[in-house]
Amino acid sequence: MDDLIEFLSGIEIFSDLSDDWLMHLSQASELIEYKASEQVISTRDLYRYLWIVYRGKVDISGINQENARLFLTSLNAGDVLGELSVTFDKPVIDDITAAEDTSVIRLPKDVFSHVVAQNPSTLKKIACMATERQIQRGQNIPPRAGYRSRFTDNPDPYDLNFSSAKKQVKLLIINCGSSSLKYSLFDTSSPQPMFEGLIENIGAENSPHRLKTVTAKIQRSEVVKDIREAFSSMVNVLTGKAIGVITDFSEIQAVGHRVVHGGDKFSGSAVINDEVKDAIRQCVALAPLHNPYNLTGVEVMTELLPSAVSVAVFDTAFHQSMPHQAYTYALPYQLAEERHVRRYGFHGTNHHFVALMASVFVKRHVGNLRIISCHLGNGASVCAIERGRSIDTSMGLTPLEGLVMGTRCGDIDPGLVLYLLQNGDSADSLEKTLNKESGLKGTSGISNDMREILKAADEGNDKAEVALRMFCYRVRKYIGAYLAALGGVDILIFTGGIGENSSEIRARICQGLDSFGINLDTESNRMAKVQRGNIADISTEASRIRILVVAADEERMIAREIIRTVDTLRA
Ligand SMILES: Nc1ncnc2c1ncn2[C@@H]1O[C@H](COP(=O)(O)OP(=O)(O)O)[C@@H](O)[C@H]1O
Ligand SMILES: CC(=O)OP(=O)(O)O
Ligand SMILES: [Mg+2]
Repeated sequence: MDDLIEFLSGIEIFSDLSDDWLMHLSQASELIEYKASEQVISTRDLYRYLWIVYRGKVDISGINQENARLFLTSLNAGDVLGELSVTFDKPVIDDITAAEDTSVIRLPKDVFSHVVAQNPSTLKKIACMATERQIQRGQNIPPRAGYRSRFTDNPDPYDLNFSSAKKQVKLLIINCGSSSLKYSLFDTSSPQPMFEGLIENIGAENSPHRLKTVTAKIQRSEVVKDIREAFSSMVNVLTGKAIGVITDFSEIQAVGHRVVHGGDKFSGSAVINDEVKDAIRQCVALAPLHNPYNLTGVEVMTELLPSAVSVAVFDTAFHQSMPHQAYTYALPYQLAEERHVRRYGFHGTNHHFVALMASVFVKRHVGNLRIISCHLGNGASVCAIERGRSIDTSMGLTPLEGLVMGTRCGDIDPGLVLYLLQNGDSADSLEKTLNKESGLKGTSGISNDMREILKAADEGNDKAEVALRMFCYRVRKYIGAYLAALGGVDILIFTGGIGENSSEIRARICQGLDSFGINLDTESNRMAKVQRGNIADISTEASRIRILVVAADEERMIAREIIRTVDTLRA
């Protein structure tokens, strides 16, 4: 506290304040940590806080008339941000991003306004500072090329190949589901995993265990009684003589967990401790199909590798940048606030990953791009990404909203839920109907597997054809909505099992979108085959919007997140 008071007293605009006022400011201050390249304030942020750089450095950038991002200046410890917006109730006009690992003090508007109202000299100092900044801003044009060259000169600008890892380390990535365990082992000397495994149908009579090393692909038939046995089986194969790649399990220094729901507590990844575990537990009701099992994975791994550091990477974190109008449901304000009812969004780790991959592919900084990402797997969602940040997404409070999915219904009239509840259905049975018996499976009466639906439709099955049309029409509607939300788009991405593998679905979705600048190249679409790490461009040369197929790779993104989150692993 004393340190903070001393720090604040050294800030020019506060230099006339008495010790009591400084104490008042320090008590209301919140210290927030940002990793390099994380956004501190976006142009969309409203005038709610004053920010002061405490440690590190931030870059300020703006958008010029040609819609390109321009680096304007950097601010260092002691510099103040957002002073005009908080004083005059105007939105922030520049984007502010951490240039390195940075701590920023955040001061609520009401506290700041009170101090200014009682201390007129502070207002005068703000006006002087703002004038100086405007002069400097004028002198800075044409802008320095820093923003651009830092991107183009770097072969791994987003760390997707683990370039920032300090030393060679082994990282285990865990995605623990209700009846499946998916795991990957990485060594940071290579972006490709050393080992990948998937155990399915845990608890059934037979649980297939698929294994993949750099040179071999094997499927074993196992009897796996419960999730603990699944973890034992994983340890055995990883360290076993047959195809094992490590001699001792303790060679693994860090573990990354996919956690589906992080509520509104996490806008980035987090080193797991008791507090983080509690937060994951609190979100169980919001993601009953995912969070309880993610938590079991965390607990079993802590027992198996007590000395390894573990990191939670949340599906929801990437979407925390959505503005109010996108994440708020039009419900009574108090209810929404007290019950944390809002749009959270999911699949964020992969939406973020494919946006970064696409940016490297087109050789343009993600900060200059507007992207629509369609993640079409068993669960499916669309995301509008403006200059690297999610501004809207189709999944909501839970992963049930939005697209038609394998077994989930997606968007429906909330009145329909009330109607069924008031006419005989229980909440439990309805949960099962909407989550497990709807979507492609429910409407076709055939399967949740898109391959089977396509085959049946091809053979003339009407219900399968209707299911297909509904699926594609819903995706197309969201693309249209996000074209409007973004005010124009540079890249449309298809990812996930369906998005990557089905040229027919991609063609059906893009049908009729030519006038919006989405021109699919029939031949490239048909021939597109992507594997992790590569990308197919399936648009015609004339297409205003590049249409890309990008293989999903949540595991690699989680490994990257571990390195960025754990200080001791980063150079
Ligand atoms: N060649 C293909 N054509 C159409 N759909 C496919 C193809 N290969 C996989 N899929 C579909 O991908 C979906 C699974 O996607 P995936 O992203 O692996 O799922 P999950 O959400 O479980 O990770 C299934 O519906 C499957 O039918
Ligand atoms: C959140 C979600 O729907 O995840 P998945 O696609 O893995 O089911
Ligand atoms: Mg998936």
